[in-house]
Amino acid sequence: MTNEPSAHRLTVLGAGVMGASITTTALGHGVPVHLVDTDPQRLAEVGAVVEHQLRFARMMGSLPAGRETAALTTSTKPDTAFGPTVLVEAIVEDAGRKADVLAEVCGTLPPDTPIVTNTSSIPVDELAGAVDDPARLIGVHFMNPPYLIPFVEVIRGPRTAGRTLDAVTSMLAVLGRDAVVVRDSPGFVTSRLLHPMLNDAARLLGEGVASAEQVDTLMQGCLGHRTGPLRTADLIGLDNLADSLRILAERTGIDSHRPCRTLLEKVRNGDLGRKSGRGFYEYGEAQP
Ligand SMILES: NC(=O)c1ccc[n+]([C@@H]2O[C@H](COP(=O)([O-])OP(=O)(O)OC[C@H]3O[C@@H](n4cnc5c(N)ncnc54)[C@H](O)[C@@H]3O)[C@@H](O)[C@H]2O)c1
Repeated sequence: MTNEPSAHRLTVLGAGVMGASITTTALGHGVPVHLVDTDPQRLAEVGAVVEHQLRFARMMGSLPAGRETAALTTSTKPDTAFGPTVLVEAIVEDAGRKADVLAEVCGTLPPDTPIVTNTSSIPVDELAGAVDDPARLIGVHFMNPPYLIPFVEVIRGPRTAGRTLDAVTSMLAVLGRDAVVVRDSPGFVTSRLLHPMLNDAARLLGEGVASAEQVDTLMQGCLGHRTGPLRTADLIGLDNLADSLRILAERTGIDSHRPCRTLLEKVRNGDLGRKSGRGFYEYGEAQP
C-alpha cells in the first residue's frame, strides 16, 4: 500500500459525531470518502458539518497545506461500485447493531478489504464473529475530534491478520495519524480509563458535591485535564457515553461502570451534550 492519498478510498458507515469527523480527516488529507447513514436527514446535514470542520481544521493547521480536498459522496446504502480500500464502521455503540451491519457489509467487499470498527468499548473479537473472515477486522479507536488529535488507539484482535494491521496502519499514516497498537479488551486503554472517570464526575455532580464548572475547573487547574471531564462527556455525546459504560460494566463485571443516575437522566431528557445543544452545559444550539 503506498503513501499516495489517491491510492486510498474510505467507505464510512455512520455519519454521526465520529463518522462525520473521520470523513473530515480523510477528505482533508486527500482521501475520497463514501459516507453511509440510514438516516436521510443526517445525510442532508452532514455536508455542511464536514465543510465547517474542514474550515476549522485548516484554521488550526491540522491538515496538510496544499493538499486538495478529496470528493465526498453519501447514501443510505453502501455503494459497491465505490471500491473502498478500507471500510470504517462508526455506527451507534450497540453490539447487536454493529454485528448486523458488519455481517451485511462484508459480503459486499472483496475478501482482502480490511474492515475497521471504531467501537469505544466492544471487544474487537466479539464483533469479529459477525465478519465472514475475522482476520480482516481490526479496531481503530479514533479520538474525538480525529482531525485535531494525531494519535489513535489501534486494537489488534486475537484473530486480526498482520496484513490487516499493515494495510490499516498505512492508511492511518496517509491520514497523518500515529497508531498505538494494543491488545483486545473491553474499552481497550482509553475508554477503560476515561469513561468511568466521566461517570464519576457526573456522580459527584448528582450528589451535589460540586457544580459542573467546579468539577471541570478542578480537574483542569489542579490535575492538568485538558477540557475537564464533564465538557469531555458533552463532546463525546451522553447517549454514546452511557452505551459505552453499559458495555464496560457487562463485559468487565465491574458494576460501578454502569452509567450513573445523573447521566441516565440527561439522556432520557434528550440532553445529549454538544450534539443536541445541551448536556452538562448549555450550547444554545446543536454544535457540529
Ligand atoms: N463520540 C465520541 O467521542 C466517540 C469517540 C470514539 C469512538 N466513538 C464510537 O464511534 C461510534 C459512533 O459514535 P458517534 O458518537 O458518532 O455516534 P452518533 O450517535 O453520533 O452517530 C451514529 C450514527 O450511526 C447511524 N447509524 C445507525 N445505524 C446505522 C446503520 N446500520 N448503517 C449506517 N448508519 C447507521 C445513526 O443514524 C447515526 O447518525 C460508536 O461506536 C462510538 O462508541 C465515539
